[in-house]
Amino acid sequence: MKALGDEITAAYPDGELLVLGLLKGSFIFLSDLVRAIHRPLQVDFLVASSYGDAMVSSGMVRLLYDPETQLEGKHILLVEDIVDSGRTLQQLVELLGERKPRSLGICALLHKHIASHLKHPVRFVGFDAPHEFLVGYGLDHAENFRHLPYVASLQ
Ligand SMILES: O=P(O)(O)OC[C@H]1O[C@H](OP(=O)(O)OP(=O)(O)O)[C@H](O)[C@@H]1O
Ligand code: HPA
Ligand SMILES: [Mg+2]
Repeated sequence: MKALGDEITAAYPDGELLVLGLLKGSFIFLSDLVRAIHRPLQVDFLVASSYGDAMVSSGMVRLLYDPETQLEGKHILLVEDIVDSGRTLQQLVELLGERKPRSLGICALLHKHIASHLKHPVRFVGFDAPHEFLVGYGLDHAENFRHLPYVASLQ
């Protein structure tokens, strides 16, 4: 976490930084990550869901909470727990891009590298992940296992 925090700190030498956590999955990662970033920042959240109880994406990303914080002119760092099919990111990047941020960066704890066609690359990655369904440290299966203090595979 220190290395990722230092990388992010160095990447944003000036301007306002808004760290936007994508719930629910990012809640534990985000709380560790912001404590490893050593520059002023604000925190807000988006709530989106596409998996429900399944292990494959429904393809429909539902936005359940949209932040009221002004995004225009700020560096936005969107924080994801995991990038899998890339659909969630693709849809959110389009939506957030319309709000004229100064920059839009993506940070993910885990990246499965399935989505080779991602229009917006993930700039900050914690770990490359296997092509298995992972749970723990915020990640769920049917809302269970989020509390585990480690990441585990259900395969
Ligand atoms: O790259 P993708 O295939 O789009 O998958 C990644 C997204 O799917 C999961 O969210 P989910 O819909 O399970 O909601 P949750 O965060 O509330 O668990 C995960 O937290 C990511 O946000
Ligand atoms: O591997 C996963 N685990 C939990 N949630 C997910 N959402 C996309 N991929 C995953
Ligand atoms: Mg989920």
